[in-house]
Amino acid sequence: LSPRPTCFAMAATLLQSPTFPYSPFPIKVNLSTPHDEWPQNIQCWRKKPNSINGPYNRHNNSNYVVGGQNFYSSVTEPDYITPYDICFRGRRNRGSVGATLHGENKESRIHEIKRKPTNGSVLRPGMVLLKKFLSHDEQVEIVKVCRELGVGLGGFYLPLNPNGTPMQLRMMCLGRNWNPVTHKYGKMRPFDRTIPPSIPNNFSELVTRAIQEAQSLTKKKYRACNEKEVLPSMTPDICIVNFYRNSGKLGLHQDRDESKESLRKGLPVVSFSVGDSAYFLYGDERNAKKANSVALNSGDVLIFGGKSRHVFHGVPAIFPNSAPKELMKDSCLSPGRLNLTFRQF
Ligand SMILES: O=C(O)CCC(=O)C(=O)O
Ligand SMILES: [Fe+2]
Repeated sequence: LSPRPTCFAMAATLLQSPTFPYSPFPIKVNLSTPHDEWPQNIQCWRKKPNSINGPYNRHNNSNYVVGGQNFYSSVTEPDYITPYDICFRGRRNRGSVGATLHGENKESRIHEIKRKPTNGSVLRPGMVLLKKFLSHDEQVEIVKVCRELGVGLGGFYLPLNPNGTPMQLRMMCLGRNWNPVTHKYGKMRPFDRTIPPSIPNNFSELVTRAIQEAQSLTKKKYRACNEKEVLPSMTPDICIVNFYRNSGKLGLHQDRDESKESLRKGLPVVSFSVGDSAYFLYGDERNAKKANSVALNSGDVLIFGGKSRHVFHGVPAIFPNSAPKELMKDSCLSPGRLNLTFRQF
């Protein structure tokens, strides 16, 4: 008799032991199981058990077919959930601002930075673009913090679209997990059961300041308006951090998975761009030909709330090598673009 089945059985036992978090074997998931209770090693699942192909087909031989539509097959892919470092060759950024977020100057660092007047414009009611709102040091700090959180538990991973194909970016959630397959928020990331890190206080302070700036521009533009009605304030409890490499992109979509109340009030999404520039589309329809476009450069902050809260938006392309050289040097950010969108659930 061949010894292989015994070895395989032993390996299977070992690999499925609690100390080995990601089983390389496919797992059956009954769709009636609530999503949060799925086994921790579920990384992705797809509808057609017979035709597993594409980038998730590492364990082709062990994929299975279970009759009927009730079961999806899953494929575990450690590569897609191993920590992803957004910094160049894994080097920590040597940020000119010095120490890490943990320490005495945690709260004060961003206040110490002298602000230049912001060059901003109201793109449409409720939608404001603040050019170069984030200073060099703030951007370095943002990269540093995102890098540290991104390589830790709940850090960057490769998310999937609802059809099972990988998105063209890496994602990390802060505050709450956003599930790109179900389009729902949850406390925990289902595939590895990690709880997203909290939003750092100094990020929230920047968001508050950006909203105030956008409201004052709104007031200047529409004199007779109540600027807080056109663009309400919000306190972020969610941040979705995306890292796009040069080939990264994001299709036209609406951000409408926050609470009904948040959406009804038009509480804004506040988006920070750091690194390479992006081509950003926005408009009233999911139609790139009819959309307006604007370049988002490193340090820009875009805010859309009020009547623009449901605007369709997307990133069709990144401009390679467009990040400020000084930022690349001081932050060691890998080529690509870091985007943070803050929301209130
Ligand atoms: O990268 C961007 O500028 C947009 C990101 C975005 O729309 C999102 O995360 O929902
Ligand atoms: Fe979005």
